[in-house]
Amino acid sequence: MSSDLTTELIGAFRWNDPGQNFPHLVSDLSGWWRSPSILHALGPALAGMFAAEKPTVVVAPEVTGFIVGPLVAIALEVGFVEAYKGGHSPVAEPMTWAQAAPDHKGRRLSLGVRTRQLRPGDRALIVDDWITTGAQSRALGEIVTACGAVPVGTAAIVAECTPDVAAELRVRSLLRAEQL
Ligand SMILES: O=P(O)(O)OC[C@H]1O[C@H](OP(=O)(O)OP(=O)(O)O)[C@H](O)[C@@H]1O
Ligand SMILES: Nc1ncnc2[nH]cnc12
Repeated sequence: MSSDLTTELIGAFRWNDPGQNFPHLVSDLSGWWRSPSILHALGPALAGMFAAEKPTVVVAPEVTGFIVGPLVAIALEVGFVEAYKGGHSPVAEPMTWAQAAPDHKGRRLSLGVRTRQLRPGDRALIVDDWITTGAQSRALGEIVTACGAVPVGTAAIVAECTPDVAAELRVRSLLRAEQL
């Protein structure tokens, strides 16, 4: 990745204090989406880390994955499949679901993808903004496999996971959380 993009990502990122006895700072990624040069460079930078694996589709979870995933899909010249988090209005067609382990907020989310959008033989690149426990990415890998497709790895802007999780999920990232 170009050092320009690293520098821009670090400069446009904020840790915010929500106050009201909230116990920790929260990440504010809005500066990344507001920057034309970051928005322009992100897709090619993330796609470039996995181009050799020849993905045929990008899968990413709501809600921030719906920003980052299509940028990567455009750069790879492949399509995009959205993964929904359960608990809101049902999607009115057959879905493949997986329950995630507790994530970075302690939630056990159900993640679901429209089954017809992942095909046997697809090589699916999972894309997300940030990987901490890896729970959501792992659940997406299970869905991809259940649909007969192959997960080729996880491309993230920020990795905050252990080396074991990074190896298991084949996480490649532009930044480590310690840089922010
Ligand atoms: O590695 P994990 O512990 O699974 O955490 C990573 C996930 O958490 C965030 O989503 P979150 O639902 O918190 O926020 P968002 O809906 O704003 O994307 C992030 O976008 C990843 O999807
Ligand atoms: N957006 C995010 N996703 C996952 N883990 C985080 N830790 C801090 N911000 C995060």
